Amino acid sequence: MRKVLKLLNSSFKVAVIGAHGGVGQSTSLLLKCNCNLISKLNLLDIVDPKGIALDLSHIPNKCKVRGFVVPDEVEEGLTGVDFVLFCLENGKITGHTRSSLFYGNAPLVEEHMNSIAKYCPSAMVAFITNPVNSLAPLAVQALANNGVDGSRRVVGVTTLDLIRTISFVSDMLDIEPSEVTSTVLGGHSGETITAIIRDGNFNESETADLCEKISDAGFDVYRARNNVSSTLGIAAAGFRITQSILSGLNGDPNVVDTAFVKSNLTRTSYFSSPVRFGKEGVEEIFPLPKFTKSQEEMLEKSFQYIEQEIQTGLDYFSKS
Ligand SMILES: NC(=O)c1ccc[n+]([C@@H]2O[C@H](COP(=O)([O-])OP(=O)(O)OC[C@H]3O[C@@H](n4cnc5c(N)ncnc54)[C@H](O)[C@@H]3O)[C@@H](O)[C@H]2O)c1
Ligand SMILES: O=C(O)C[C@H](O)C(=O)O
Repeated sequence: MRKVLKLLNSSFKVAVIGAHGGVGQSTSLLLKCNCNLISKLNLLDIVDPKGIALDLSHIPNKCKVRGFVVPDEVEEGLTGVDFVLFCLENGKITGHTRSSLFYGNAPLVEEHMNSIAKYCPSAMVAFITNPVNSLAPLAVQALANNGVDGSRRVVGVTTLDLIRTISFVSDMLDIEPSEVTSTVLGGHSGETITAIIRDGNFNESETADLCEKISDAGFDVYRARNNVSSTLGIAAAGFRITQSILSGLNGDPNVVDTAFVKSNLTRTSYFSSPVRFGKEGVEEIFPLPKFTKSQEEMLEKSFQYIEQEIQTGLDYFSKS
C-alpha cells in the first residue's frame, strides 16, 4: 500500500530581523507571495517596518504580515516564532569586506539571540547577515550561554553560492538548471566558497576560472550595483532555505539543502554541505563525495580560513 505522508502543521510563524533593509524587503516579498507554509510573517527592524508590513498585507493570501519596532516590540515580534531569518546590518559599519562587518553586527546578533532564547527558544534560526561563517557560531554560543542548545537549529545561509553555481554552470553548458550536479561546499566568504564542478568537460584552468567567478560573484554584484550588495539573488536564496527548513519542520522526510552548520564532516567545527532538514532542525549531514586532487587541494586550503572565521565568532564572548 502506498504510504501517505503525514504533514504536520502547514502554518508556521516566521520572523525576519532587518526587514526594512534591501535584503529584508525583497525576501519578505517572496515569503509573503510564495510560501504556503507561513501563516504569520513578523517583520522586525529598528526602522519602523509597519509601512512595509501594510504594503505587503495588500497581497491577498492567508499569510498575515505585521511590523515590530526593535527594541520596544521585540517580545511581541518573537514570541512563539518557529523560524527566524537574520537580514540585519549595522548601518554604522564602514568598509565592505564580509569580515569588516563582524564587529558592527556581532553585538546586535547577540542581543537578538538573547531575546530568541527567551521568547522562542526552539525556533530554527538562519543567518543571511554577514559574516555568516562567524555569526552562526556566535549565535549557537549565545544560545548556549542562555542554556539553549542551538547546535542543530542555527544555520548560515550559503544557498546564494549554490544557486550562483547552478546558474553559471547551466548557462555555460546550455543545460537545464535541474540537470546541474555541481555544488558548493565550505563557507560564505571568498576563500571558503569552494565550488565542486562536476558537469561538462572543463579543463583545469577553465575549472579554476569558474570556481573563482563563483567565489567572487558577491563582489561582482556589489561593484556592478555601485556599492550595493545582492538583494535579489539573495532573496531567492533566502526564500529557498526558508522553504527547506519549514518543509523539514512540517514533517517532510526528504528535504535536502545546503547550509553552513555545526558539523563533524571535516576538521572544521562548522561546514557548509548538503544536509537533511527535519522536525529537529538539521537531522543528517551527508558524507562528502569523492573529490579530484585539485578539489581536495581547494578544500584543504579553505579549512584554515573557515576555522579562523569560526574562531572570530567564538572569541567574541571570551574577549567581551
Ligand atoms: N549570505 C548571503 O549570501 C548574503 C547576500 C547578500 C547580503 N548579505 C548580508 O545581508 C545583510 C543585509 O544586507 P542589506 O543590503 O539588506 O543591508 P541594509 O542596510 O539595506 O539593511 C539592513 C537592515 O537592518 C536593520 N537593522 C540595523 N540594526 C538592527 C537591529 N538591531 N535589529 C533589527 N534590524 C536592524 C537596518 O535598519 C536595515 O533596515 C548584510 O550583512 C549583507 O552583507 C548576505
Ligand atoms: O558581499 C556581500 O555582502 C553580499 C553577499 O555576501 C554576497 O555573496 O552577495
